[in-house]
Amino acid sequence: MLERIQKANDIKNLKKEELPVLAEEIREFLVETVSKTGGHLASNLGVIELTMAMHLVFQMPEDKIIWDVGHQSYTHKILTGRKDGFENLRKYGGMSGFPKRKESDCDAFDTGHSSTSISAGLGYVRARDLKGEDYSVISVIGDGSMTGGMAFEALNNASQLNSNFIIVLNDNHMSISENVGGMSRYLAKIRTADFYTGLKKGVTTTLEKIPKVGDSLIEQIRRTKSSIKQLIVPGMFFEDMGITYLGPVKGHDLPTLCRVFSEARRIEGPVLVHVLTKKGKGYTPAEEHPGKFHGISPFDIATGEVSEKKKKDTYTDVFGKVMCAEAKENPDITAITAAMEDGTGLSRFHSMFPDRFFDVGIAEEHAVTFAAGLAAGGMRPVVAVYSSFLQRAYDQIIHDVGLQKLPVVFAVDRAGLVGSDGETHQGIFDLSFLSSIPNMTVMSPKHKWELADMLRFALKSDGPVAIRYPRGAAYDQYVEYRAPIEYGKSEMICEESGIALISMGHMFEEAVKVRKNLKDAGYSCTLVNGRFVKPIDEECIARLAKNHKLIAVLEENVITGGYGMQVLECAARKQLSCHVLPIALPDNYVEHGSVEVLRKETGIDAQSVTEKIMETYKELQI
Ligand SMILES: Cc1ncc(C[n+]2csc(CCOP(=O)(O)OP(=O)(O)O)c2C)c(N)n1
Ligand SMILES: CC(=O)[C@@H](O)[C@H](O)COP(=O)(O)O
Ligand SMILES: [Mg+2]
Repeated sequence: MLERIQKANDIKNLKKEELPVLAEEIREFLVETVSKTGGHLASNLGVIELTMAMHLVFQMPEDKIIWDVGHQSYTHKILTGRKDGFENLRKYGGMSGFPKRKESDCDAFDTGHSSTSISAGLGYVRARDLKGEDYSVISVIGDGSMTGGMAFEALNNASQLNSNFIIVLNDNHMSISENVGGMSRYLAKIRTADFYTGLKKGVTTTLEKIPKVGDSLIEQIRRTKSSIKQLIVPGMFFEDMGITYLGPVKGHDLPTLCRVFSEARRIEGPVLVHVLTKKGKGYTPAEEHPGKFHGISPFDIATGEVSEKKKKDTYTDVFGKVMCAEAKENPDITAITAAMEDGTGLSRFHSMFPDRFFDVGIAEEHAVTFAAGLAAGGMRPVVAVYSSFLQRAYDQIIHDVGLQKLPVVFAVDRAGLVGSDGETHQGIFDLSFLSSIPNMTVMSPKHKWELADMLRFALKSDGPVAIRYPRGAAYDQYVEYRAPIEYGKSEMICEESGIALISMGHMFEEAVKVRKNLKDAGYSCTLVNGRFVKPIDEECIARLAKNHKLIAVLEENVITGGYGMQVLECAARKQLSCHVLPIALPDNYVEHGSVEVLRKETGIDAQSVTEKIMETYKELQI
């Protein structure tokens, strides 16, 4: 069947009885390909029938499907003629793991971060109506993503609509880990089919028993689905907001899904279709461990074991360990995550200090202001968050933390290039956006021991501190270079003259290679570990300017507003007679691919950096 899907809408040519076969073939195909490339498997296995149903009922690309997060769009990609792209899924130049408008006209909106789909969908609806056009808009949002503030803001706004807008709530009872909070509990209540049917039966049976109420009322209640639900589900959140609620619908039952979607598109106004799916459906290891298979590296299909075992501690591991050690000593330390407990290394902290661990759901904005409140109340909150997701909470950092100089620690994980997740997830803006905030201290460690030292330093600070570190294995060389952390001070690694190279954070590993290349080519080279982006070590820069012609600054952040630009500004302001060469990522989004390839492509790998430095230095000699 898969071979018959060459382009969008081809699915409509399949016979009814061929559709379950197609679903199984897609399932096998996804397990097979993701086992080789890695990717977001569990969520995708859960939405195969749901996606097929939408493609059967709606017309692509005229109708618009907007995927929340977009990590579950693999079947959509297959059904829109992109099956061959899976060979190079998430590889440089290959197909993205997320929807991309530039990849297909069937991808209506680019995503990667959560809880945006209802807002974007509503925008489409308003545009459609204003232009007098006629197409369906379907936003597909998971139960985890429904915990995000934007989703609620958009629902609130959507409730005013008079025209059709379909919101599909894909409820698999999971975020990456266990979903949390009141909305999750509420959905669980609606979800329990037994509860629903049981009570429905219970209500009618009870009514039947009441004399004089008679059959007509029972019949009326039977017919008025929403009234029954009003009786059964207290509050009926969506209906009360003015959003028609359809469901719960069995999410792996294709005919039912098609029927419900056909009904949903006839409703005038916003309608929420509550679909119950199973994360990892059809592949036992993923069904049993949906968290592990949420985003997975290449694995063995028979055992479900990841092919390449981790050999070294990651920065995330180091952070998690130090957090536990410090929290044992200091009862004020609290940890906050926005639905990324495992990814940020807080699982052990959670089990050791359950009262001091807070998973707030996918709600970075709230996480930051919540931390500000904790700090104001005398606690030592640590917000562990991926760099790109922290972008969400910019005003909260400025308005709620920075302004009051509250001692909140930001453990900014996945900083720099993250690799295969691509544009939406690269953590390449944090040095720029954090270091422009007054009262903020921003640092980045060169190796695993320095991360531990920085975290301990931050936990004693009297104001907000951000420590940024990357995804993956922590650098474990240069162990003897561990000068105590001094506020605003860089660390001299080796001092020579002529060329000075200041590296920021994990780019130290690359800087060591650059220095070796330069030395091999006959140049002398001073190497400095920058440590603090804010406050910048002006004294060190001034000292370097005295006996170096060139100061090269290396960082894995966009050039605009980054560390190098700040060194340049310092040199200009102090009128230092030295050339500053910032080497950073271009003022652009960086697509998916391995970090190694991306560094080469963007010119921040050791070889390109060496060449840039030699070229500039030669020019300065003339
Ligand atoms: C702003 C933001 N924070 C965190 C994430 C990381 N993240 C990706 S998917 C996900 C869970 C989403 O759960 P749900 O919407 O229920 O989808 P499911 O994976 O269950 O299909 C999280 C936390 C993100 N993509 N965006
Ligand atoms: C879709 C999403 O946002 C997450 O699943 C993300 O891909 C996790 O990234 P890590 O693999 O770096 O934890
Ligand atoms: Mg979910």
